Amino acid sequence: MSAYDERASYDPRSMTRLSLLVELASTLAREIDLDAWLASAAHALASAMSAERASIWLVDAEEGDLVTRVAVLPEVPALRQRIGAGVVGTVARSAEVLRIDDASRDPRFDPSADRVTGFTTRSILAAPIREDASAPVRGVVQVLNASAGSFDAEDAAYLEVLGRELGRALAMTTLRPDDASGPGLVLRGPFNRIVGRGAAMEAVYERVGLAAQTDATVLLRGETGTGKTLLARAIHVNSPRRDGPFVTVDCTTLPPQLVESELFGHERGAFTGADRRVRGRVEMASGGTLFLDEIGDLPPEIQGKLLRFVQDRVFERVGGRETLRADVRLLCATHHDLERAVDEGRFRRDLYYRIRVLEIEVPRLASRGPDEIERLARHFADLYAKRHGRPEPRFEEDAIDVLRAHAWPGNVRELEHWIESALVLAPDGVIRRSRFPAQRGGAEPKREARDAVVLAPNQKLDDAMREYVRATVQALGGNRSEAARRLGVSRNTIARAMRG
Ligand SMILES: Nc1ncnc2c1ncn2[C@@H]1O[C@H](COP(=O)(O)OP(=O)(O)OP(=O)(O)O)[C@@H](O)[C@H]1O
Repeated sequence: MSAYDERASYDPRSMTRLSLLVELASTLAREIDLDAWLASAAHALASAMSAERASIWLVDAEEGDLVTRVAVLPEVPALRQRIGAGVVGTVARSAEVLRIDDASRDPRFDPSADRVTGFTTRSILAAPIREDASAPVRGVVQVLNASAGSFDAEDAAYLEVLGRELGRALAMTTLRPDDASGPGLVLRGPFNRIVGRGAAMEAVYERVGLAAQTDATVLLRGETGTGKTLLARAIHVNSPRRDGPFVTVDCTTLPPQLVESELFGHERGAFTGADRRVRGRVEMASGGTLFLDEIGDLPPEIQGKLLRFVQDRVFERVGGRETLRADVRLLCATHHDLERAVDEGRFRRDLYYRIRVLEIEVPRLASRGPDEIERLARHFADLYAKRHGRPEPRFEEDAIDVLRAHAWPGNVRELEHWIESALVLAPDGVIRRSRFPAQRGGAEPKREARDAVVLAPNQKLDDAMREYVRATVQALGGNRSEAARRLGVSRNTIARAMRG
């Protein structure tokens, strides 16, 4: 990436755009919640494109239409559009970028979505989502209302590249039959890449399968990085609520004063800065599942309000008088010793009993045995070799020995990071023990480590940057100096990208 960003600070717009490509590439491999990933991609995209809205539509092959996976507006359920009709339908069929400056005058624009959302579409830019020109169109990415009035050719070139990156990312999230395992549990959906068939996990799968059949509140327990979030998602996608939303709240990352409003929403004027009514996660999860991660960290003042919700499914928005109801299934996770927290008065006993209707204890990685560790290592090796454009991965023999013997205090997440870094450092795809981090063993790693991005040369990303530079030059009629100025990079950088 370095070749492209040497003078990038000159132009904040291209910086944002480049960093969005980086972000897409580095976050997807770890994200199993496709909707959450697409939502953050759309959000970042709207801001990078200086647009009012961004939406991502995916082809629903069964229905023969396109469906929004990212709610355009939180209040509105998924929108659908027939392939061939409307702007996104046209793009899905033609597989070509479409730019419209004034929607009201364009016959391809279908105003029915605006009627549902209450939004007024003016300018539109839409690009197909597919990894390359020979691949099938997987969806359409669309941005609406350029702050400059209309989108330009450079915007179009960028969105086209981004559509390809999204296509690559989606192509990688396809389930391989080998990954879904566990007796009695058929994992639905392509986004639950759960690996493991050892005896230790069998009990877990059995409970996950049973939990999925009911609406019972579940408490997933286990050390950090053992896969609690992944399993919560599996319960949701295997449950009758699978077509409803799966909404996560991480109780550790929120400052206590915001937790209540995050969970239950707030009314306009509820506190300084609350200039409009905001729905909480509970409302967003209506009809689906709410996953409360690290419930042990929930501030005491909110525990009572949560208890009321758990018991009666009723709540009030912050600053609101109206009592509201939400049809939500609750899943909770914790790595804390909740019994101790109850004894020490940090966690309400009544809430504790309410949330542990069904408990699932997720075992530490080391206790699942060396074969399971190796299986996971090989799974991550395949995954990240594809992601980073490495050849078919191979393990040096003693690298496998080290992995099988390590204590894995950070569990599956730690193993995943080891394999990813080793592969990034191995253009030949050979995973060597010398590339593993110095092994300290012992203490549980800090939770923050989960978001660490491995910064290293990333071939795919370089390709994407190169395509972006080329597309920009092309959009500017071959004018390299102008492209260099717009992208905030040197002419040499442009020349290198055109050669590379
Ligand atoms: N059995 C598995 N198969 C494939 N990937 C797994 C498995 N278990 C965990 N992972 C991966 O390991 C990482 C950590 O898993 P996850 O986030 O679900 O752990 P967690 O227990 O929720 O951690 P924390 O308590 O820190 O939130 C994720 O990238 C997840 O996809």
